[in-house]
Amino acid sequence: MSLLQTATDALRLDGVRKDFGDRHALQSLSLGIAPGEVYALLGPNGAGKTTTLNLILGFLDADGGRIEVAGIDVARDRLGARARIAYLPETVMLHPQLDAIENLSYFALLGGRRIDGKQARDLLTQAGLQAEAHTRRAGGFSKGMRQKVGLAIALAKDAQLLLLDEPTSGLDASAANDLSHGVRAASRRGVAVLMATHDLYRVKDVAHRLGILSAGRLLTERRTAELSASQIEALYLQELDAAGAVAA
Ligand SMILES: Nc1ncnc2c1ncn2[C@@H]1O[C@H](COP(=O)(O)OP(=O)(O)OP(=O)(O)O)[C@@H](O)[C@H]1O
Repeated sequence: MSLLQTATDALRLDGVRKDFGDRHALQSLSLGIAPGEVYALLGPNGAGKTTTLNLILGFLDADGGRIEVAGIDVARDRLGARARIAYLPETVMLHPQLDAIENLSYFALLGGRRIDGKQARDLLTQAGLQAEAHTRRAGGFSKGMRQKVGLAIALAKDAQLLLLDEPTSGLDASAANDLSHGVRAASRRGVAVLMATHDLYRVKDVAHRLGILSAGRLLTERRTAELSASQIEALYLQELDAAGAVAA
């Protein structure tokens, strides 16, 4: 282990395999994410990004390899691992009759945490939701507003690992920018973030590192500080081309 590595990564995958029948969805995937690090997992449709998230969450069982969340082996203690994870799905479902604060308080309570009005407002603000929307019914919310409440719900859990599945898909530039701020705020609090995304443009802004996945294999990993946004796009296209995959 290098001196720069932390003793316990927030997430570690070692040689993880997953097959669906004779389709190899993941082939020996290994990666690690340190506390406070934001990692963007890029890849075309069918690359294995959602499968990776489902394995980490314990919704699927791996056919080989090992997954650890904050040092907990997911295969041995699925619920213990899941308790340390906050998950923001691509589509956030909220109670349409409840306002943003009530939704947040309700879902936080379901997750075992009671939060008061001030904490709810602070979390919603951190997640980028404007104050005037805090007391509006969620039934009228745009996708971007629902994503922000979803991020606040995830932050309320005080987890060590935040998983995001296509967090900016279908969001306009301003909503995507707000969400990126929320993710960076979580990272500054020491939360590790794994973000599956097609949004190459955001990666430079949000992530410290990126990995390019294609047909269940990690083709390359890079630090985003070493690359410009256009170099990230060029790298992505070049790696997929070399692997014989189609960019999406
Ligand atoms: N439940 C399943 N049964 C059979 N095959 C599956 C199942 N889930 C995923 N796959 C296959 O596994 C591979 C990886 O799919 P996955 O959904 O993880 O990709 P992805 O990178 O998330 O794609 P997208 O960007 O389209 O969401 C694909 O070939 C997919 O068809």
